[in-house]
Amino acid sequence: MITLEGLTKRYGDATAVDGLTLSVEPGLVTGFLGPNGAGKSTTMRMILGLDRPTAGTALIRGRRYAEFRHPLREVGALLDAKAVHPGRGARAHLRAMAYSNGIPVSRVEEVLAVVGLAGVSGKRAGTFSLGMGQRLGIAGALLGDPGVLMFDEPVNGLDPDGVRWVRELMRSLAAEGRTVLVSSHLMSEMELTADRLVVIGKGRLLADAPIAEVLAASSRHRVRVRGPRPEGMDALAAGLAGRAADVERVSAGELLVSGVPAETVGELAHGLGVLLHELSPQEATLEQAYMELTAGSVEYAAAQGEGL
Ligand SMILES: Nc1ncnc2c1ncn2[C@@H]1O[C@H](COP(=O)(O)OP(=O)(O)OP(=O)(O)O)[C@@H](O)[C@H]1O
Repeated sequence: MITLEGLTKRYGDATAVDGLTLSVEPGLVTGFLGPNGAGKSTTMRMILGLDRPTAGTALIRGRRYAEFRHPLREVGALLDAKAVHPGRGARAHLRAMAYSNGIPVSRVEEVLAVVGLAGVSGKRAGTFSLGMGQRLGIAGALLGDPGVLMFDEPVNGLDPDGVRWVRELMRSLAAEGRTVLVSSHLMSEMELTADRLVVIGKGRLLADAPIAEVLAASSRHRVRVRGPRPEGMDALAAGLAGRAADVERVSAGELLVSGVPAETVGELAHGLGVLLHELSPQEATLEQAYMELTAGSVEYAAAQGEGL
């Protein structure tokens, strides 16, 4: 469990993280989303004691990172996959990490096998491809068998096989009861990987909810309703307006309804005696829901319609 309480980081006049209060629960994959510069990395760095909060606290299982004698056995993290000495081999790098944290050296071979680097463990990390570097970073996170794991853009540079492998790894770590926090800009991948989402923009919390709730809250989450009798659709549209639903009349026989679930539409139609031929929820994609949530918080947007 990770607990943030009023977590704030200022750099001079700029506020990178602005009063974040939330908890990241065990047994789930929590996706950590936000536009470039939203404060995701800064938040993760503060949880890991790499940056000092200007105000507030970031606790892991109720304690600050600096309080752990063997932190790698409590929390594993992939932050910057390039933070490995380029002249060192993968095995030597992991052995040094294990040694400094009281982790049995046999664990190094285990994690090398888990991430698929056993065959190249003697090669210098400086010769690794982007994907191999990511795998080595993930091996380092897993080394201490920690209950809390954080991954900053773990699929960056991975091929489709690697992306799927990371997804399955995250899911299985959460299924083992661990706390998994993962940042990504790949919405379609997050939709497949995460159970819950924390969305931030300009350092502030925009959403902290199960993924299904984030999708349902989108205005793109709608119900398509078709019926053979226009007067029936008129009555239904009037009834829905009274329920604070947003109704778009697509044609005489078709409505698109947002703001209420399909069940409400069906029950109302039944109550009014309106015959329906179709009642189908149209799910928003995570990308659509995310774009709406963050619309006011995008700091580095390209100018629209301007040539180079
Ligand atoms: N050491 C620093 N000194 C000054 N400003 C910083 C420093 N580190 C981060 N910032 C600023 O803090 C803000 C948050 O940056 P951060 O890297 O945490 O965002 P992010 O959400 O991880 O972005 P990205 O998705 O691009 O990785 C940015 O405006 C950034 O410029």
